[in-house]
Amino acid sequence: MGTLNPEEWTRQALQECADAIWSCDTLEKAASFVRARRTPICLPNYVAGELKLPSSTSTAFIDSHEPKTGALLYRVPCAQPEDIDEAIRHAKLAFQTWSKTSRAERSRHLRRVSELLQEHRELFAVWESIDQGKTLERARIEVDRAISNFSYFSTYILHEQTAARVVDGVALTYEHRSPAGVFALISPWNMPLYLLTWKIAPCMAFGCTAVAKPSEITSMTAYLLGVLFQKAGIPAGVVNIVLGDGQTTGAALVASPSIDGVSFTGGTQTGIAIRRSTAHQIRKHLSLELGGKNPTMVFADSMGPVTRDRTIRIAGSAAFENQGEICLCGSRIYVERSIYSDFVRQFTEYVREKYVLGKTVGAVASWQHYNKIRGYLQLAAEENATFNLGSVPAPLDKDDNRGYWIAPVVLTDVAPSSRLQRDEIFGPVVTISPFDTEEEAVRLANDSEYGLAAVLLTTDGARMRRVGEQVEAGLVWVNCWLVRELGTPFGGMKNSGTGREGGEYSRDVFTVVRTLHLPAS
Ligand SMILES: NC(=O)c1ccc[n+]([C@@H]2O[C@H](COP(=O)([O-])OP(=O)(O)OC[C@H]3O[C@@H](n4cnc5c(N)ncnc54)[C@H](O)[C@@H]3O)[C@@H](O)[C@H]2O)c1
Ligand SMILES: O=C/C=C/C=C(\O)C(=O)O
Repeated sequence: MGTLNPEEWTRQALQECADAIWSCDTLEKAASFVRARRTPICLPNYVAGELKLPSSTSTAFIDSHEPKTGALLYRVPCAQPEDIDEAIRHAKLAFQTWSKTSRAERSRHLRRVSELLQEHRELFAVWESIDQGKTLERARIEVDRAISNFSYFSTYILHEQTAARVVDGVALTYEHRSPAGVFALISPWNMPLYLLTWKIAPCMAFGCTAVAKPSEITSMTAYLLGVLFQKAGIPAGVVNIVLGDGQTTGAALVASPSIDGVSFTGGTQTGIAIRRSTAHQIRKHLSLELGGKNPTMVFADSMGPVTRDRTIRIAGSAAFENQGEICLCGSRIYVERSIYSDFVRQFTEYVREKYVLGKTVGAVASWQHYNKIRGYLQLAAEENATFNLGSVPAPLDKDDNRGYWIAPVVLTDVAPSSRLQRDEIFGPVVTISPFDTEEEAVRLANDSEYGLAAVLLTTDGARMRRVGEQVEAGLVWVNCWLVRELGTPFGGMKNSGTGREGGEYSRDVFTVVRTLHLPAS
């Protein structure tokens, strides 16, 4: 952390910087823009429709580095309590109008955002890839999903209907929903734009207003989204975006008594802190999407000649997509013993060929995260796990400009009690263990504090349901992974979270309901 001199960053300088970033729609242009700058980019907040730095002259900032090179990419000034109050004040003011704006009008605004994102798809993908470390190809997939988040909720609200019921001929009852108020929307660094827009789009659609806070590690596309909202003519104050860390900015935001609800995606410990700090505010809506340590269960029948390639491909992508930095990644693979050694061999070969560092595998998100993953791999070596693929990465100085690269690691011979099997590593590391019976597979899969997702690989239809219905996971994918339909409930069991989002489940997060009873006669 350092401190920021706001005099360097006049309104004009902020606008010029925004224009320059906006013109970089290839990796090459973005890289040469960043390298040519004498002073690092400084990302402002987006409040009441304006790009704005925190007000205090002593504002601390955080340096955000480019994962693929380790170089300084930009500075994030941490929004202070007075900046947060100002953002909340504008969100409250905007709520008075936005909550009464017709659904058709709100829908048009969301559609405009999705169209503009489509138009600037490459720009967002380029900066997401630079900022997060993910491959450009992966970033494009995630921008497409961000576009769908807006287009899905823009039409959802047009088709929503409320049913009325007559109860025993005595009363006519119906549910009346109204927007719940001003929300804090807080997101992590692994899929920055995709996850933030998964919150912003329904929040706007259901008539709420927001103060959003992306991760301090990956704030670039959230900042660009603010610029896009300006261009889209979204009314000032409907969405405000404040930047900063969790301790200063995030904690003050969620605890504010003027915030009516929190939709949070991030780690379980942070979820606990948010619950604790809001425990006395019963009325505050809380939706918590937290960590995972997800099992992939491979039954012998799925490794027959027809389905074998599919099985390996799904287990591989579930483990290594986005460097394993997806909360839904299957990082514990359990394999029926009769095919165990075949699976380990074929899976390892597949991963070696398909997941190539710098091509299909990006850099991990930060120096701190590199060290966290490295620590787990040192533990694997100490515990005499077998490295079928990969190794303990070299130590890396903070100032080193090699970037945060960790090649995929496939481990076997890891005890179920090992922290390698229990903790969320959130990197390109998978463990493979054998099981003998279906019951044992279910027991091992459920032997975790988490319950977010599970993958089941089998050709036996009865087993799909039998095992699928016993696995303690909010999302179970059978012979597929990360298939998403945005109306289905998304969320986890156990320490993976509370509440569900998606379609009508998001409506429940962002609205309050009253049931009206009218006499039938
Ligand atoms: N369930 C899901 O849908 C889902 C999706 C993606 C990531 N995740 C989880 O997110 C974690 C990785 O992300 P991370 O390291 O950025 O998580 P994190 O919990 O450290 O941070 C997430 C966000 O919360 C903010 N924050 C931190 N402390 C806070 C506090 N006390 N009050 C308010 N905000 C605070 C951070 O600044 C960041 O914006 C993993 O555990 C992963 O599984 C879950
Ligand atoms: O890393 C976590 C991924 C979460 C995905 C979603 O929230 C989603 O697909 O809507």
